[in-house]
Amino acid sequence: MKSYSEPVSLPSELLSVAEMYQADRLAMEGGVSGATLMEAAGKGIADLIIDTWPTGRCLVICGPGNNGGDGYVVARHLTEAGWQIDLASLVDPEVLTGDAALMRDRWEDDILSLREVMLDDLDLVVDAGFGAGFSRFLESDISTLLSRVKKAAVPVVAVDMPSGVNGDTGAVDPGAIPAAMTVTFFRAKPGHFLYPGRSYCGRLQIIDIGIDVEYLEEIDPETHLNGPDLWRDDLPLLTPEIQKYSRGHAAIVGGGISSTGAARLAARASLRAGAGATTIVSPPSALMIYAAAMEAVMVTSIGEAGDFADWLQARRIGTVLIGPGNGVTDRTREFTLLALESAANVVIDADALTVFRDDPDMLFSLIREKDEGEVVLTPHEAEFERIFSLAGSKLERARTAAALSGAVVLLKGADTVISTPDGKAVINYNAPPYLATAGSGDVLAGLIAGLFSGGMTAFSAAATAVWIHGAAGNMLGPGLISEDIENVIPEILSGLFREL
Ligand SMILES: NC(=O)C1=CN([C@@H]2O[C@H](COP(=O)(O)OP(=O)(O)OC[C@H]3O[C@@H](n4cnc5c(N)ncnc54)[C@H](O)[C@@H]3O)[C@@H](O)[C@H]2O)[C@H](O)CC1
Ligand SMILES: [K+]
Repeated sequence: MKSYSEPVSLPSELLSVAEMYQADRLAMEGGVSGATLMEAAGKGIADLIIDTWPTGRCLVICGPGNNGGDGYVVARHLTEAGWQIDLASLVDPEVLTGDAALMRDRWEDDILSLREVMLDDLDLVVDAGFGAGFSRFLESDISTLLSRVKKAAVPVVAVDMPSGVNGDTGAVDPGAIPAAMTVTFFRAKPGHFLYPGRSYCGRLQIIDIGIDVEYLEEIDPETHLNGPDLWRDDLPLLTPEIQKYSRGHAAIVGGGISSTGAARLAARASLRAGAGATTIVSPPSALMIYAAAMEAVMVTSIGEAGDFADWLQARRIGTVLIGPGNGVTDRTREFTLLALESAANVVIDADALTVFRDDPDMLFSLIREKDEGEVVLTPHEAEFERIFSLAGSKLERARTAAALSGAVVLLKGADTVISTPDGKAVINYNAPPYLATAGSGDVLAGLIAGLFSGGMTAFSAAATAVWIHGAAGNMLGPGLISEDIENVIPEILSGLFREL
């Protein structure tokens, strides 16, 4: 079965284009010349190609900047290894400057213009058109060449980024074509993991070109790839003295009689994830349904908002999850406001987000003013749009939303992004499409509540929950329904604890 997770050995730091240029600069200040880096980049790609494909005929497409410079190096090393190379330049080669011009001069064979390119009998294409420096749009003659390559169905190896994919945002020019393999340098970039860019990269390879890892300390990257290395040490560890209430008591606000499933899924996930106790707060009319359906999960009936506030305090509730199946109602709104005024951590999902569509600022000011406890917002794209309506990449929008609201924002999708208000962000990459099913978001919200309740920070709880959710999706595969997810959580947690 196809797994949607990537090799765990990928380094977690993701560098923005600006941070990558900084790494470049630091390496050069440290005495490694630009030409040495470019030589290592091109040689590394050629070696990967030689390891992956049998010797054959390859077209190398070179652009106007240093990405093109890398292409000249790849072409030279493949020629030395016995490949037959056609090299085409997107621009008059005379316009190249710096290291790229140097590598062009070291290329002793012909340089074709776009019009001269023949695509018959090719075994491979190397796309060294544009990388980190891509901006604006692909001009029509370049798009035409790329579409001919796509039609010829020859595998493409992209240098750094497929031409037309933005390294910071994952935005894709309509003329871009998917690569079989993308080879990037030192560390991956957000655009390799944000859709649609991610689906253009094929297999991502990161190669060492001689930039010292110690520069990462100075760069202090703001974005990481989600994975256990980021939060394994924060997992709630059980000690012999522990008892259920010291593992935290989570409250899941339940919906009315016709929509009780969401809170039930969330409550089970909360217990599985490590809340010592979990109670569903039911409207009086639905109490019998919840009571009949739940075993370890407790149920309480609360009608009035004021009683909810008293109960949160009396039962020393550490974490409240509100929203799943709750309905866009006054009750949902009032209960959310009271949860925010309490000392508890709050996970705000689904209807509890939508209920603030007309006055999101009121929600945000309560979050920012909250004395005790942290807040996680877990919108999908449509819910996000209702309360934030921001432009930009998924990463930028999640960051801005977190800064604006004062909450940890988890913007869901195949490339879920989680950001703290001060801009620390992770991109998740292990979620398979099987998770796009009814109730899956309710389970995710419950997982966050359980981990939060067990003592993790908002950011760690959110990142851990998304990763566990993805791992469960991969384990279960096709046919997954949301009810299945809780059953594989113990196995996933055991794996994580074993690594501690
Ligand atoms: N960072 C490193 O450690 C190393 C990076 N290498 C390679 O260098 C590129 C980045 O090079 P740069 O010259 O900055 O950018 P590009 O080559 O991607 O493109 C810049 C070039 O293209 C022009 N341009 C941009 N967009 C367009 C467009 N839409 N249409 C036409 N022209 C466009 C722009 O004006 C410039 O002239 C990185 O990706 C790596 O591949 C190293 O060699 C190794 C070290
Ligand atoms: K490229």
